[in-house]
Amino acid sequence: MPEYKYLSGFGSHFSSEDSRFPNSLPEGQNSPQKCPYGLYAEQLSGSAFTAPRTENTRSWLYRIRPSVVHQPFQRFEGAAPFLRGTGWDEQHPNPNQMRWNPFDLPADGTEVDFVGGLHTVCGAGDVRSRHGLAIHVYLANSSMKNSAFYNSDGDFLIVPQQGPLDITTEFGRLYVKPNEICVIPQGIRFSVALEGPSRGYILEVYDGHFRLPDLGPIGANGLANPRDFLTPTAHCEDRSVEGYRVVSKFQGALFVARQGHSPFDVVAWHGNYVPYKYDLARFMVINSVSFDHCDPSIFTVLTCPSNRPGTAIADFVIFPPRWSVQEHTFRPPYYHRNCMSEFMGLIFGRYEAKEGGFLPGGASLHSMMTPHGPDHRCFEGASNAELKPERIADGTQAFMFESSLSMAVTRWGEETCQKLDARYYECWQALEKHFHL
Ligand SMILES: O=C(O)Cc1cc(O)ccc1O
Ligand SMILES: [Fe+2]
Repeated sequence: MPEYKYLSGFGSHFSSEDSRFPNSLPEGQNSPQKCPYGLYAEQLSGSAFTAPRTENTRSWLYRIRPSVVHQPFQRFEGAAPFLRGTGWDEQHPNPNQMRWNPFDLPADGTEVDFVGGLHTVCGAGDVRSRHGLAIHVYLANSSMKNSAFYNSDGDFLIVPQQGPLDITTEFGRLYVKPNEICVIPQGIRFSVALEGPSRGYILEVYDGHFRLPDLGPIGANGLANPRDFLTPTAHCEDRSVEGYRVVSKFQGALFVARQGHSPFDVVAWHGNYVPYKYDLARFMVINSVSFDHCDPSIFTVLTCPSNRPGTAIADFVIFPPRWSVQEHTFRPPYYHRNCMSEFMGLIFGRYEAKEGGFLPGGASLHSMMTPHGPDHRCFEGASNAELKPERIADGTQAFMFESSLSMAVTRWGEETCQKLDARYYECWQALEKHFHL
């Protein structure tokens, strides 16, 4: 495992210099007439220049060449045939409970990298008006070679499920293992190296950036603590490469621009617009210690808010290992119908509300107002269990992308992947009438 150095904190104003180039970060100003070491200064904006201070994000990169030194962008058709970003009308709307068996990794003998392996499962909204989200899975088996990717349309929250991701970014390097997540904000270039067949989930948001949820009466500490978020440190590669490919997802389509050098030529940087990773094992769980089942918002790691108070474009929620102690309570999730859409995935283990059928590397989607809840076996078991303090979900990490938008499923998600479990509805059919006088 590579020993990369990180900076700790969330939303902080960081500074970093590649240690091989001391004093490469200009002191006291952003745009000196000549930068140290003959570097170019480049600003990367993550918000409108005039956004309020609490939301204003930007970073300054000091690099060997400015990013503009590239050949024109050309369409990169066929590079990721199952990636979608706009126009969600491929399929007829379908309100059914959906569950997918684990998505297939690329077949032996085919080489698929992180970008080629992007498959869109569902989404809503529009990349041009910068409102909406998309949920992808990546199914890949080879490293990106002399190519970098950036997303012009929004931020990626990446949840590896199988295989670590060794990610080189303009800000430095991140090694992200299953049970860790990372966020690569809009526009930041990155390249993903793999150690073998790799699978994971991606939540893409078009509206704005992820932030930590407010804590309200919890107080100043708890849930995902800011210091556990890790941002890379500057690491520069001065590499000439004939035909290096910079791939952009722009308005939902892929483009490629060739250039003669690696884009990871940043010697120093400072700012608060950065990629970061987070270890889900660090999540401090808050829950009921008396009775009843709390809403899953208590497990929110990160949220991308909408303009409506308390209503997210998307929340990233986890169901981490914890103690369950509630008295005279049906402890698993309640039956419910939600005005939000719930996409779930499983990193490892098994989810408490579903005894079978929901497997690591698979997924489920319970759309707006579609009823769902514990399956028959879970209901009968939990209704009759002795309510002693119990560890739940040890060795498990399920998660949910919950959105206030109503998502459409892509053709790949509903048909081509052939993973949709047509018998999912059966898990509730045996729920009996227990009504008695
Ligand atoms: O549907 C699900 O399994 C997710 C979920 C979990 C929970 O504890 C409460 C509500 C909810 O939607
Ligand atoms: Fe739910």
